Amino acid sequence: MASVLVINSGSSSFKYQLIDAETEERLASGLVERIGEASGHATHDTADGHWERSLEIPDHTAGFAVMTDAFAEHGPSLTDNAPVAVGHRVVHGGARFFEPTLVTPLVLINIEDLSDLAPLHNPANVEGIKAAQQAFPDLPQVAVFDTAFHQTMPPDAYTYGLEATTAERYRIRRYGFHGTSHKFVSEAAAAFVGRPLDDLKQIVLHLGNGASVCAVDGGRSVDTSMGFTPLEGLVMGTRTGDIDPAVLLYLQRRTRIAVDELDDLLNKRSGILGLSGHKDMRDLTRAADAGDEAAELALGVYVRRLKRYLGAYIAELGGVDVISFTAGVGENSAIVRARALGGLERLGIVLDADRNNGPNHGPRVISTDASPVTVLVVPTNEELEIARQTLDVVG
Ligand SMILES: Nc1ncnc2c1ncn2[C@@H]1O[C@H](COP(=O)(O)OP(=O)(O)O)[C@@H](O)[C@H]1O
Ligand SMILES: CC(=O)OP(=O)(O)O
Ligand SMILES: [Mg+2]
Repeated sequence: MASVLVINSGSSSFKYQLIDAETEERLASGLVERIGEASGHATHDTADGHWERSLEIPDHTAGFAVMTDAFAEHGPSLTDNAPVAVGHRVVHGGARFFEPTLVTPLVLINIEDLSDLAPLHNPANVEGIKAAQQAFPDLPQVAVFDTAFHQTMPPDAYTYGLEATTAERYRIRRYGFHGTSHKFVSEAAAAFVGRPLDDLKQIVLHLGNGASVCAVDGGRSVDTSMGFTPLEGLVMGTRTGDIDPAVLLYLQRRTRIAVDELDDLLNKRSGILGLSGHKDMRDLTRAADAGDEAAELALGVYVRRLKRYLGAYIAELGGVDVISFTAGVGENSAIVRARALGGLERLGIVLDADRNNGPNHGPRVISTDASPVTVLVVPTNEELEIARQTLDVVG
């Protein structure tokens, strides 16, 4: 049987899935994390069981060895289910990559060049590709870009109100991210409600560690909340989202803060973490429930920003048929969903409290039967989408 190996690399971790090329069945999945720390950790899941291992994992190459060891020890066999290609999530494709792309030495250099624009993501994606090339030298490697789905945004959605000559010279524009997820979820939502994708006005809320909203008109992304980098838009686990850029000028003038320090402040020390000390939504809602004021404020800020984008995109689309929640927070946090959509009955959005609090089992409706707008929870599957696009490239 032929399969596709999908890799989603982060700076100190990577997730993988082995997917059957024909049935799309997930044959195995795993997580290799705390790469470069004193003690690393790996998990491996198959139909037969779940395995965990703690050991030092100095770099991504070593991480790949841990993964291939897990396949050798616990299966499924990479010989019987030989991968025909490795598909990689690459976050920033800039203005160079609009489609899934076979990795050549030049493509890899171009992805590396884009690291400035996605410092949390692209360097890790490059590490993952290099490690995969070493581990599987005979297999084609395919890059699938988070930015690709948003290439359909019209110029008035991707252009900033920045002096045009400067914007052009430095190619400063909005790109948008999480496109693989927004594409997968908007297609899955249309299939689930049984209506043609072409006819639907949709809003997808991808709420994970990074979070973004996408307005999808007839299956095409027409606007999204992340911009030049994955920092714009929603308040996230550790990122500010939208902020008056004059704050950066002010801090720079007042404190002479170094650029890297500023980058760290905005990307890694802000968001709900910076407001409350909790970057995980489970911890934040627990603390807010227990009466922690900073946690309650952080939750309020997080939810209000969501609501602001929902309103904006309903206006941009001229109405909405389907709203879908996805990713770690979107799929699991009933409280975030209830607060984000609370009070929107006049916009035709009526949540059903029991459904919203019900158990997860694939795509499901959480609005009332009478609600003019259908609200869904749709589990994302970026890996499956990456596998499909990888197969398209390798034939
Ligand atoms: N049961 C849950 N309730 C609320 N939030 C959850 C739950 N499970 C996971 N999360 C949130 O999901 C986040 C991770 O989402 P995920 O989509 O896996 O992110 P990423 O792919 O960006 O790492 C966690 O930080 C956590 O806040
Ligand atoms: C683009 C982005 O923010 O990705 P993630 O949510 O995986 O951090
Ligand atoms: Mg994610």
